[in-house]
Amino acid sequence: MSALLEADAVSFRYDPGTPLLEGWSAAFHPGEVVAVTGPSGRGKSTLLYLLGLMLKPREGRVLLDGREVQGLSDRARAGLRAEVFGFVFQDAALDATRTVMDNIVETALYRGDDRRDATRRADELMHRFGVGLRRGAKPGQVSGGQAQRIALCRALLGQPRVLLADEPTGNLDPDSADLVVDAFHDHAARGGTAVIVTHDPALVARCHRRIPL
Ligand SMILES: Nc1ncnc2c1ncn2[C@@H]1O[C@H](COP(=O)(O)OP(=O)(O)OP(=O)(O)O)[C@@H](O)[C@H]1O
Repeated sequence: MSALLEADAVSFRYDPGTPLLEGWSAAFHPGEVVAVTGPSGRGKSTLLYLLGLMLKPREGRVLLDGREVQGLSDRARAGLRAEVFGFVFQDAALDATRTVMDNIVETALYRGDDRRDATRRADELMHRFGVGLRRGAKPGQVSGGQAQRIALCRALLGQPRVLLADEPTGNLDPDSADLVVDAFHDHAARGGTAVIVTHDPALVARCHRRIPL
């Protein structure tokens, strides 16, 4: 099966900074839940930014459906990010000035979805992940574990083909973490790919394979 997302001989370092990736290659296929592990500071989050088209490799290529993406304009890359990727960042990256609901539906609305429909689907996702919040709640009023699940709802709402998640179970109790991992597997079963950075052995054990950095 051809890869959905691929890194081909990718090298990267921040400027200034020591090299984080040197000639690094990996392929991610539809139907896979892949764990990326490694010591703190090795560059795991950076790898997600490269795979998610937020950073460009200094050398090498990132390919989506076999097509190189680094030559695309910033606007085209932003369009692809919204269309193809769902991100669950380590710090949830919620906009504190807007309601939780507005945070969740933002990308879907950017893509042109109907607000009422997006809100209904967001409610379903929040219910599924046990995030019961009053209407109008702001990110500053939720716990770290709730913020992580809110970020996951936002990522899933867009039905992305690729889910990129950075320590998505870091603040969660085991039952909530299990629900989140189930969601990654549902996503993969529908033909998506999930790439998950994690230090959590229970999560690694439930992935199809592990890539150590
Ligand atoms: N924007 C940046 N500019 C310069 N250096 C950066 C930047 N972001 C991260 N770094 C550095 O790059 C290295 C890798 O960071 P990264 O967050 O990718 O590692 P990580 O493996 O995800 O770590 P952790 O497991 O602690 O989250 C670190 O030394 C970090 O300080």
